[in-house]
Formats: sequence, C-alpha cells, structure tokens
Amino acid sequence: MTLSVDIHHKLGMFSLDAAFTADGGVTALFGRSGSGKTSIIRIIAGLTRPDRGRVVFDGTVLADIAKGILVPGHRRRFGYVFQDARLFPHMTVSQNLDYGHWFAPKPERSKNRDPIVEMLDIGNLLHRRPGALSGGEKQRVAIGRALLSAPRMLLMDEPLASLDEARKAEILPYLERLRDETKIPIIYVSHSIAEVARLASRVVVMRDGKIEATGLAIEVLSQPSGTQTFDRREAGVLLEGKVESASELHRLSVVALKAARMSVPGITHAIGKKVRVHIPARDVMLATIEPAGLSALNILQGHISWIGDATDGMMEVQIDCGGDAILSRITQLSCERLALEVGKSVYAIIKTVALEP
Ligand SMILES: Nc1ncnc2c1ncn2[C@@H]1O[C@H](COP(=O)(O)OP(=O)(O)OP(=O)(O)O)[C@@H](O)[C@H]1O
Repeated sequence: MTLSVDIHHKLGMFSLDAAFTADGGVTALFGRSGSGKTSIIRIIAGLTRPDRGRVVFDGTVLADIAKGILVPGHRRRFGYVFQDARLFPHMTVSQNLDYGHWFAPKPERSKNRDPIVEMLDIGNLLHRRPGALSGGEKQRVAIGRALLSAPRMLLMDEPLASLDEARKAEILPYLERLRDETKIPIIYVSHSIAEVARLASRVVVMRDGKIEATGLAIEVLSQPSGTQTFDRREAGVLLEGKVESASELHRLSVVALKAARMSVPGITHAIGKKVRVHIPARDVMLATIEPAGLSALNILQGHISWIGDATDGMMEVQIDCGGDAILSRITQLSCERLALEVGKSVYAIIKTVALEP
C-alpha cells in the first residue's frame, strides 16, 4: 500500500502545504494543536476538497484538482475514527456495528464479524447503548464499526485524546492488536509522543501547515529537540533492541540494544523478539562519576556527543553509549556544575524506560 499526498489548501488565514507518502503499518501525523493534522486527514478522507494537488492511493487517483478528479469520500473505502466516538446513541452496540458492516462491499459483508468483536473485546457490550459505555469502550466500538466497513485504510484522528490516562492505557493494547493482526494501513493523528512512539512505524511531523520532518519513527523521534519541533519537555529517544531474558519473579525483561543492556518493566514479549524502548529525556540524569546505592536499574556509561543550547534554564545533552544515543534533559546549572562538554565521559541514570511493542 502506498498513499501519496501532495496538496495545497487555504483555510482562512491558515495555509496548508503538505507532501508526503505513507506505506503499510502506522504512519503518525504528529504536531501541535493547529498545525493542520485534521485538515490533512479530512482531505485524505474526501471530506475536504483541496484547492490544489493530488491524493493517490495504491495507484488510484483519489484527487487531482488540475484534472478535475475528486473521488467522493464514501467511494474511497477508508474507515474514519474520530476523537469522540460518534456512535448512534439510539442504537445498540450491535446495531452500530451493523451500520459499519452495511458499508462493506457485498463480498466482504458476508465475512464474520466475530473476529473483530473478539479482537476489540466488545462481545459483552453488544446489547448496550452508547450512553451506558465508558469512553474507552465507546472508542473500541467506534473502531469496530470502522473495521466492519472493510476499509482499505483507517484514518484515526486523535482517537485517545478525549480519554483519561487510565482509559488510554486500557485501549492502547487494542490499537496494537489492530496494527499487528489486521495489517490495515493506519494514518494516526496525534500530538502525544508517547502514543506515536508506541504505535507508529513512520512519522510525519507538521508545523504551521507545513511538513517539518518525515521518516522512520525511531529516527524522527530520537532527534534532539534542538533540531526538531517537539515540545522540549517531550524530547526523548526510541531505540531498537531484542528481548534477551525475562524474570518472572521481578516482572522485568532485559533488552539488548546495540551495545547496552536495559532492564525494562514487564515480561510481555517472547525472548528474541525485536522491541523498541522509549526513554524520555526528562527521566535521564547524568553523573560524572559512577553512582552507587541508587534504585535506578539502568545506569549506562557513555560519552557526550552533543549539547544543545539552553532554553529557559534547561538543556539537552546527547550521550553515545556504544552506538545507542540517549538524550538527557537537565538544567543549565547542572550542566555548568558538572562542567559537561562534548567528549566527556558520563553515566546516564535512566529513571523510566517503557517497552514499546
Ligand atoms: N474552516 C476553517 N476556516 C478557517 N480556518 C480553519 C478552518 N478549519 C481549520 N482552520 C484553521 O486551520 C488550522 C489547522 O487546523 P487543524 O484542525 O487542521 O489543526 P490540527 O493540527 O488538527 O489541530 P488540533 O490538534 O487542535 O485538532 C488552525 O489554525 C485552524 O484554526
């Protein structure tokens, strides 16, 4: 699957100029509020006609304004999941799902809906109405409804944004199953680095209606914020490794990175499985001598490879730990006190590491 978008569109004072391609897996459209993410997804969905440009899906031209081509939204066969579930309140969950099914082309409609109901774990909700569901349950039903229309691609516009942290944590594993089991390509709009780090294979970073960066998630998300537009407080790195061992007793997995090894909470992955670990820069402290007597499990030795400029008294320091680059966000004062400079040997004390499937 390849989606290629090259469009220009004006919305009042706002000007959208975006060109990117997405292939299989999850492509995150990432950027601050007002950067133009929803406008792009509406153009892909066929809900907005761009002023100029083209949208092509797998060789089929969906929009080519110069040639007067504009395939209407309902013919594009894309599933759409919004921030709020937008279920029909007067219908039961089962009837909401039937509605999605009705949009599937006839040969696909005969397919059993049970696997989707099971994957999203909504079998026990089928007779309820949306008013009697939690926010997370509603979103699962909305995803089910979109999937039952047998979409060629799923467009998800901040599907977790209206949920609290607990509901987000509850629904993320379902999104992972969706990604891994259905293989339907997904365009996923989000302004949360944590969500993007967990779900996306590719990232398109937007700012003020323009594309600022695009590439593999592990590359784009690991760039220091001095060279990127991420909210500095959200800076961090995403590293690839393999599960080397797991301790049932301590509920910890050891992940081998390029050179370093890391203990990560959770034992949900098989030994040998390729995984990603996300390390927020704000959770990495630095020491110039080897620390002892700390509760932190991960203390890595390395050399400073980059130091960013100070902003509001905070700075980012990149540490090369044998080929694994880790980012630390510390105060300018600490940087001065420790006399940090490029090339200096340091220990990175990592407070939290999350395992991303
Ligand atoms: N119909 C419209 N008329 C004028 N301006 C609009 C219209 N729709 C959107 N905009 C403006 O276009 C810009 C991009 O909006 P858009 O919703 O695409 O951003 P976003 O990145 O999805 O933001 P958010 O994360 O807050 O949803 C915003 O500045 C918005 O105010």
